[in-house]
Amino acid sequence: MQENQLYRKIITYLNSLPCVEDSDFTNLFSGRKSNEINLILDANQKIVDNFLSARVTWINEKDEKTGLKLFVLKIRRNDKRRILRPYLQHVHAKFDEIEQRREEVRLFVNINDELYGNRRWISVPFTHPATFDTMVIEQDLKNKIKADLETFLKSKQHYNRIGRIWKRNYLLHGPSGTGKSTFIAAMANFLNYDVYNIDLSKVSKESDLKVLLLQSTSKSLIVIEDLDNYLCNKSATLSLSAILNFMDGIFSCCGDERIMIFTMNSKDQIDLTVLRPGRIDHHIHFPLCDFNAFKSLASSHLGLKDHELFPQVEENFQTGSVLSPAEISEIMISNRSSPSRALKLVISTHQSNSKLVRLTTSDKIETIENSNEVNVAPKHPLWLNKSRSVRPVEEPGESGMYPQGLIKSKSVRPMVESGDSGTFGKEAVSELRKFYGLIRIKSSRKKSFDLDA
Ligand SMILES: Nc1ncnc2c1ncn2[C@@H]1O[C@H](COP(=O)(O)OP(=O)(O)OP(=O)(O)O)[C@@H](O)[C@H]1O
Ligand SMILES: [Mg+2]
Repeated sequence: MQENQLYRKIITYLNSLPCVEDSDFTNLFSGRKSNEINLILDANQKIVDNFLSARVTWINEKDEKTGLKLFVLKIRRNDKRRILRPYLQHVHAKFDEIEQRREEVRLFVNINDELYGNRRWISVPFTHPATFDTMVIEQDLKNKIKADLETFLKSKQHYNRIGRIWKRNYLLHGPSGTGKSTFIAAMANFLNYDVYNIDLSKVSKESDLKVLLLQSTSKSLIVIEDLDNYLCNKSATLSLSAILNFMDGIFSCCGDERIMIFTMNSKDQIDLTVLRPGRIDHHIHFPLCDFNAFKSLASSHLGLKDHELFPQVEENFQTGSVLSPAEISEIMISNRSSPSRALKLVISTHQSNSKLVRLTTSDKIETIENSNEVNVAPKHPLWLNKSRSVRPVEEPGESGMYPQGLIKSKSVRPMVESGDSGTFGKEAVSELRKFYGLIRIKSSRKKSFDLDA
């Protein structure tokens, strides 16, 4: 089930040798930098290496029927005893050196494949430019996370001594658009680790999940995004115990370090066994944007350290955070040619979102132009988290609560479209309309609204 790690080491080693250019066929791939070209040995090619004055030949074979790839190593009988073991040690050492220098990070995703069913990874170069420096999170928190990672990486012996698997599990939780996925990219770039992103909807059996984990390599981040969504989905195929076993990492390969990252929009509804210490070692909360985060975004996106509109923005933020960094950064990117316009849009979007939040958190509608009084939908804890996701897909059940499957809604759309002049965008009005539609459904006293008015 598992890739032979020696195979990977040998192919990496051989591809690094200058003599790869002497083989009859090699594949040419562009590297990470635009002018970089990598030579990768083709199938059925011979390559000759020299070690301690002996000639060593490798043949890269592929079995046509099974698709299995293998290497044949030829060493003269007289040299074999003398060089075989030292030579393989040399390959190991060179591989480690290459890995240390490796700049390329790869992103693996699991796919459904005819040959291997649901247990196959494919990979592409991972070129996400996020770093801890480009992320807007508190400096203290950044430093703590970096220190935590560095300590963990140096702790192999400690984990061995206390009889624990050398792994660390992080939970990133917070509303949509607050930077959880971007943080994973920043972490991969910081550690120079590959990312294995598991799409649980493509995994139908626990055994497939185990195989996927076994096939991943060490020095990688194993990621499951939106775990809350999966766990609360009644049609999910994997059981809770399958997920717990996976999180415990018992089926990991090779005894090397493992870092797993899970993301959730909210952990309110999650079984405590999922979150217990050891299963999740580090909880990191990603909040909506406050004024400090706004200033960092204004500085990185608009080059603004200060502006006459900052006090007004600050005043807005004092009423609470209602915009995600994603929303603010979208506004800033679309309006980077006019910082004043960008700030005005941040202010107007903030105000319109604040109204929506007030609607969702109040039993009575207090504002919105006219003062019609109506009952709003019953409060749901997740509803508050998703206050900007005004789009339930199903009707609430008998109890008046929303079924768990509703938890995830990714409708964080900036309310202003690019190039918009700055007043309340069309999209905001349509969001409000949808929202009102929902209130009407829930309202026991049906009253009519004229939203446009
Ligand atoms: N804290 C942040 N710092 C810098 N950029 C951010 C931050 N949060 C969000 N962004 C920007 O917003 C966009 C969306 O962020 P991201 O996809 O990481 O959010 P998320 O929390 O994973 O959302 P979801 O829960 O919907 O998956 C990205 O382009 C990212 O650059
Ligand atoms: Mg995400």
